[in-house]
Amino acid sequence: MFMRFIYKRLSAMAGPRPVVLSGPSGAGKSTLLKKLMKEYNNVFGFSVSHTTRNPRPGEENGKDYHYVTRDVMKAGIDKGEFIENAEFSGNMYGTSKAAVQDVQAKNLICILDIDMQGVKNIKKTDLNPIYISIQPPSMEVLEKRLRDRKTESEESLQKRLNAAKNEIEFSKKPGIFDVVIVNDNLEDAYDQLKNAVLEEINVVNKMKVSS
Ligand SMILES: Nc1nc2c(ncn2[C@@H]2O[C@H](COP(=O)(O)OP(=O)(O)O)[C@@H](O)[C@H]2O)c(=O)[nH]1
Ligand SMILES: Nc1ncnc2c1ncn2[C@@H]1O[C@H](COP(=O)(O)OP(=O)(O)O)[C@@H](O)[C@H]1O
Repeated sequence: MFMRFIYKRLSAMAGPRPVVLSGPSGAGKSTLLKKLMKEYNNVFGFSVSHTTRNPRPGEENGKDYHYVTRDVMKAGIDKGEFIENAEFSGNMYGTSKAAVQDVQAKNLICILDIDMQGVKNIKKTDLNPIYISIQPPSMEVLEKRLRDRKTESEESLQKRLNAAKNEIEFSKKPGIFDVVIVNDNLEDAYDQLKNAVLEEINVVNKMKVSS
């Protein structure tokens, strides 16, 4: 317990702890993290992942993702440029070392939006993030939100719903997530998210005052 306290304080001196958001596709991770980044300007920084999936209308290369081919992604992985990578719904996704370093160099709270394979692999690193699971109120609500989002083909939607069952089960395992948030009412879920990261927001604000 004492060692954990010391470790946490040492990490805080080095900078704020990153935050991992995970949970089924359509649970509301992007919605919540965008809201957080908007309210706390210059406190959070998004870890921009690489993916082989196509950009959706409105998404920007370098901001939402780095959109790359499978060959480029594989070459980067072979060169050891990635902290973790996974195959999700027929596409590759991965967090590059640079994506996290870019945010941490600015002493901002690095937010990672990753699937459960990513969570398992990040647990093997020394990143020491706060693990937050975002869950839908039910499979029915999740399906409706994904359909209403109108970003997926029927095939992609079914793959995501299938993966969601595993993501939901994974969130129930003890000792994986620090906080599990059910995103039913958006404002309630957002309040819970803010509460979960409050300590790190204070770390960033204190660093700003003392620098
Ligand atoms: N392991 C891993 N998963 C990622 C990464 N980037 C995104 N994901 C996950 O990939 C899944 C699909 O993401 P995306 O295609 O943007 O769809 P959406 O979650 O429905 O908006 C989600 O569960 C994301 O959390 C990454 O770098 N690594
Ligand atoms: N609490 C909520 N109530 C109703 N709709 C929501 C809520 N949270 C998110 N949504 C909507 O559900 C869809 C999926 O949310 P999104 O943030 O894209 O999920 P994720 O990033 O986890 O895939 C979006 O169209 C979003 O506007």
